[in-house]
Amino acid sequence: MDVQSSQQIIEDLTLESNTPYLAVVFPLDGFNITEARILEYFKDFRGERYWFKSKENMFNKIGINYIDGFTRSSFDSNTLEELKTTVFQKLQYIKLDESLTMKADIFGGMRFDDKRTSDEWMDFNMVGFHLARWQFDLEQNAGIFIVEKDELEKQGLVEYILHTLEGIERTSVKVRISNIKSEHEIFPDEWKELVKNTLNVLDDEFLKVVLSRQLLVRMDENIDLNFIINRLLDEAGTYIVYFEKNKSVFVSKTPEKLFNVFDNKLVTNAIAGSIPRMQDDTENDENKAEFLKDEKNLFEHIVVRDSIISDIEPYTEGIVFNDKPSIMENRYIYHLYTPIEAKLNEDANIFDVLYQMHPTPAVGGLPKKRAQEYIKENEFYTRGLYAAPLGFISENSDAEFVVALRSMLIKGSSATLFAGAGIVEGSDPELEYVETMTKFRPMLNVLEAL
Ligand SMILES: C=C(O[C@@H]1C=C(C(=O)O)C=C[C@H]1O)C(=O)O
Repeated sequence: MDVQSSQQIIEDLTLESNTPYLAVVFPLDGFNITEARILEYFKDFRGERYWFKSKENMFNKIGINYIDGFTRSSFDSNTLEELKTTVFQKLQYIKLDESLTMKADIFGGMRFDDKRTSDEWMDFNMVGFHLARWQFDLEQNAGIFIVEKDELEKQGLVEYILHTLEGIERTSVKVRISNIKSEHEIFPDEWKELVKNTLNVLDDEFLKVVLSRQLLVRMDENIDLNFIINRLLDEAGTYIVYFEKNKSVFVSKTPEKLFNVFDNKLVTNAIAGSIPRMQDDTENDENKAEFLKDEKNLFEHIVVRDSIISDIEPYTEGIVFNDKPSIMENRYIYHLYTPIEAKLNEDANIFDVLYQMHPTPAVGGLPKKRAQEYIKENEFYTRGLYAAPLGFISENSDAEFVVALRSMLIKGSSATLFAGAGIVEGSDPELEYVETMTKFRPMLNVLEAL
């Protein structure tokens, strides 16, 4: 980035009077910038930082300082679409390098459901999307700085951005290792009892419900967020969601895409049916072969797949998927997996798609509404952002949302971990309990100093 010519571009710019913000798009070429350094450099914005990394290296986004956006106490697609449009209409763009295509994102999502009985989620809105002042995408190697026009000083603007990037580059990230002091399972026996009772409620109509539980982990002192950020990078092949709001941090290393849209192509997937991954590869190969033939798991998988397909039908054309699932391999667990693709209708509202798809029966159940009610009434806590749809929508209409599994809520020195398992006819409460143990693993691994 050449300072003089970039500054000239700014000087030559005519500021539109109908947009309150200027969004300066800048390249990151030549800067040695990492996620940890950006987050550390902007540590004073604690509570207004997010980091969202694709599992397929499609994007790696960091946002700092929530300056605009919208929150709602209930979900209404049309209103949300209007609010989104209004936010993006506030931006006038200027690119410091013509080749840059990056556009601003809003980041956020909605809670799993509207249960309101617990205040542990108080810091997060029912529905909330944030426009960050600083937006970086380390995959696109570019960033955006959004500044209020009435505070804009054109003269030093490029210098200021450069100075910030150099500051980030020079930042040394100190990590204080925290140690786990105690782990406390919340109502494990009661949960197995609930699974047992649920098996009596399931029938030819009420086919499946996903039941989840919590594990409370206390650390020896306030959890150092740099430590968490560092540990999150440890395992490839999952998404990374790191979402700060006020005094809380929600973290997820989910393998599960809800959907994404790039260039009007919608990609989603069914992920349901699980077996643990063992140490021994020969054993794993045998288990995988069995897994692909296992009727309980196949049944569980196919109902999820078909439900997703009927959810996206109204908004898409030409849905494509394979008849037989393959296996998604994670570090601790295998899942049956079917990728699904379609062309998104031009007039489709992305919030409609989101609302229709969530919760997939992989995290809710079937029929969807009945399962959601059952979860709301019978689980021992409020899911909040666990299993919720979180992601970004870009001004160019690209979007990606995940299902926030393998997740935890951090406050001070404690972390609450979440995990669930699909209960269908024939489920064994003890095995489902063990499955949830396996699903706590990714977050326990993040908390454990190695
Ligand atoms: C509910 C969770 O996982 C979901 C349930 C699965 C299952 O029941 O087999 C598999 C993957 C996820 O869709 C969780 O991780 O907490």
